[in-house]
Amino acid sequence: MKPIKVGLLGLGTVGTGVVRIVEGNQEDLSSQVGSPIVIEKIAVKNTEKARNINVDSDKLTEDPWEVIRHPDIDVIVEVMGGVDQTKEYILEALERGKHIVTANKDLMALYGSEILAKAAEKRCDVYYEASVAGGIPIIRTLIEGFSSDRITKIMGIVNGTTNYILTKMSQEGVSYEEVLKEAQELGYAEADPTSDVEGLDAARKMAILATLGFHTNVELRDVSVSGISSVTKEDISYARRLGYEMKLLGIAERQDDQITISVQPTMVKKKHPIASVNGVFNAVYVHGEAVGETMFYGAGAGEMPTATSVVADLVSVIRNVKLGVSGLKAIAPYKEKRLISDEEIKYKYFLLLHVDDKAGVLAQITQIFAEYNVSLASVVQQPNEFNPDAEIIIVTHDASKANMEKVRKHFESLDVIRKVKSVYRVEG
Ligand SMILES: NC(=O)C1=CN([C@@H]2O[C@H](COP(=O)(O)OP(=O)(O)OC[C@H]3O[C@@H](n4cnc5c(N)ncnc54)[C@H](OP(=O)(O)O)[C@@H]3O)[C@@H](O)[C@H]2O)C=CC1
Ligand SMILES: N[C@@H](CC=O)C(=O)O
Ligand code: NA
Repeated sequence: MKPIKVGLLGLGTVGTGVVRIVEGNQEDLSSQVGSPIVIEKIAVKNTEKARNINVDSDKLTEDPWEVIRHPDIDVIVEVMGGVDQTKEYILEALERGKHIVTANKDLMALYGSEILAKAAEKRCDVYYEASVAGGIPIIRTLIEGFSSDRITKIMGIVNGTTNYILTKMSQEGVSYEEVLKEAQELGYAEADPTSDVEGLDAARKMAILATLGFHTNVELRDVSVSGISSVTKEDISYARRLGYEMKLLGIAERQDDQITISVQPTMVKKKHPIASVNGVFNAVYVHGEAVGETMFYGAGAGEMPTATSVVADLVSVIRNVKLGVSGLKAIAPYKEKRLISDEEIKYKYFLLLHVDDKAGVLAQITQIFAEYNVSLASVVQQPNEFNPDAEIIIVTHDASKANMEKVRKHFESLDVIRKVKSVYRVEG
């Protein structure tokens, strides 16, 4: 049987896992696809670097073009990262009729439509399961499993690094900086972890999921984003006392034919299944009109879980080649995009205010909520342990995002409010 030759771009955390699985599971894999799978050439930044896997040094190159232009390579597996230059490699590989497997959400969120269009033109496959929620087969699930339904909500913990950080801060009271360092050492964080902690990585993943779930072209700029860098141990402790867990949630919702997509630290009711997703684990909750509630859980990052998805994509690509159906699976978004305005988006909110401890303050606060038509579910005032202010903890009923922004601005201009300490979305 003629082997299928694969070119690998990158031999870092994920690339190493890919080599381990392709070599370690070769017998099973070749039985499933009907040919041996050979990793023919591997591009790395530095061929001299010490690696924790043995690869034939002849296979390594510092020139990705050598892999892309290699005449015998049928499939390119891109686990190198990067956006603009990487896009050039991918487009050229497609131009040459090579199929693509990538774990690169940055690339797919920014240039997915261009890459998929090129793939369709060239009758090539582009698979990108590992780009969202590492080891969870959520992209397949949205494309195939939900093709018959109309999805109303996709809610995800889709960044392992931040979930790891929030879990450790919550369960062990460890500081933010300490846990971030640990997540980097474990290979979960991006090369620049700012994109993890500021929510950009999750936003890119949510743009990919929402595009697939709502059949419309969701771009990164459509996702409203805030990260976890300002979440304190104090916020987490308040959340827990009130029966919530703090999670960085990506939420894509559809109301009739309008959608909204956001990523933000969110207080999730402890009884919601997504509240108990801890550590580097990810979960994606999907609600469909017909199916109701579903949830998919697993490791969202790390060498072997991510490589599992990459190699499963490789198997799909090779099967398609054998069946002669390459390039036929991509379904271009077919719905017009209509985003819900901030006036129409309604959530529950948690607010923590530090205020002067004197008569009439609470009355002023509730008056402002009333002015902007925000109804309150609970208000608790308590002395502040550390200074003479009082703390007021408020949970609202559903309130429009635009009105809550006006409330926050008004509070910030009020003398009796020393500080608007925190404002979080509440889910469940
Ligand atoms: N880590 C994870 O858990 C997950 C990662 N991903 C995505 O997978 C991709 C890879 O991530 P990860 O494995 O963590 O990244 P790493 O930084 O661990 O590895 C990157 C690899 O690419 C090589 N490389 C980087 N730039 C170049 C270049 N210009 N030319 C040639 N080789 C280059 C590096 O070479 P060298 O070894 O010589 O430095 C390294 O082998 C990224 O897109 C990431 O977002 C997706 C899901 C999970
Ligand atoms: N940095 C990412 C890696 C997977 O996409 C994460 O932490 O989830
Ligand atoms: Na996945």
